[in-house]
Amino acid sequence: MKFTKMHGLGNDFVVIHTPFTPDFTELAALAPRICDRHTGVGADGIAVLYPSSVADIAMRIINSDGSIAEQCGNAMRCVARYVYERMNGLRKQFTIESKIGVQPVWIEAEAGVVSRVRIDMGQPVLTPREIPLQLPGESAVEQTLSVEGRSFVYTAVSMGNPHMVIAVEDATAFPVAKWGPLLEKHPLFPNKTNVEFVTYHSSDEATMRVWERGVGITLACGSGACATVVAGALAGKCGRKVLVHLPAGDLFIEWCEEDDRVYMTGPASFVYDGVWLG
Ligand SMILES: N[C@@H](CCC[C@H](N)C(=O)O)C(=O)O
Repeated sequence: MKFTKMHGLGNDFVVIHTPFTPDFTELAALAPRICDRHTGVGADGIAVLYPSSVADIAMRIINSDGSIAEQCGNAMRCVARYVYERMNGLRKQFTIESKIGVQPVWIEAEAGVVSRVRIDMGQPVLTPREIPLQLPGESAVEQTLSVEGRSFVYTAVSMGNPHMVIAVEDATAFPVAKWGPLLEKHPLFPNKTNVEFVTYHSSDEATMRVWERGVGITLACGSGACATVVAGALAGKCGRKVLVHLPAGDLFIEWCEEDDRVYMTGPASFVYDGVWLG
């Protein structure tokens, strides 16, 4: 099976392009093996590309543990670059169907050389029952929760997939590996959750580290960066246009006031093409 290894700010994927709708159960079983960093290709997930009847192409993301996620911003940018360079004759604007709907994408490129990719990540969902989060009410902004004797103040946001955003004093020093897995599986989130630890520096700058549902620590999370800005803006910790610093680079996130949609702009990189023999 042919594949392409790609990454968005170090959040890496095995990109598989099939000419038919794939068997997701089969791919879910393959994910832990192909994503294994010792005995497989090594990646945070599989991004599978296949024909769509409502957009230029369809994409699904499968986490390294085999769970199927609703959304993945970094994979979306990678797939957009793949389509631009290898499939659509360098058309700079097109659409990708994901589990959350049809997402418009824009390629920023000069003479065919891509610098950044911009994705319409859709409208954030704040209602707990839709996130899903087991709390009553219309939103969950700056709620308190206790885990093993430590209390956290979080804001819950869905970008199609669930996020718990926690403001901390220094995200770069925060023990993500200790608290991430406990919060990911907290019973308040029946479908589990991605967890972002964020330091808001000013109205337009933040630093974020993430524990991803179904993966663990990753170097970046596009939907998590979007949730970070939505949560920060709701809590009055940042504005609506924010440069989010991640361990391997930056994402520019804009939560647009006019259409309530979140736009994410950042890089996407090819690593190599390969053939899976497993
Ligand atoms: N890395 C992603 C999100 C991937 C899915 C996530 N682990 C989940 O289960 O929701 C991104 O860039 O958005």
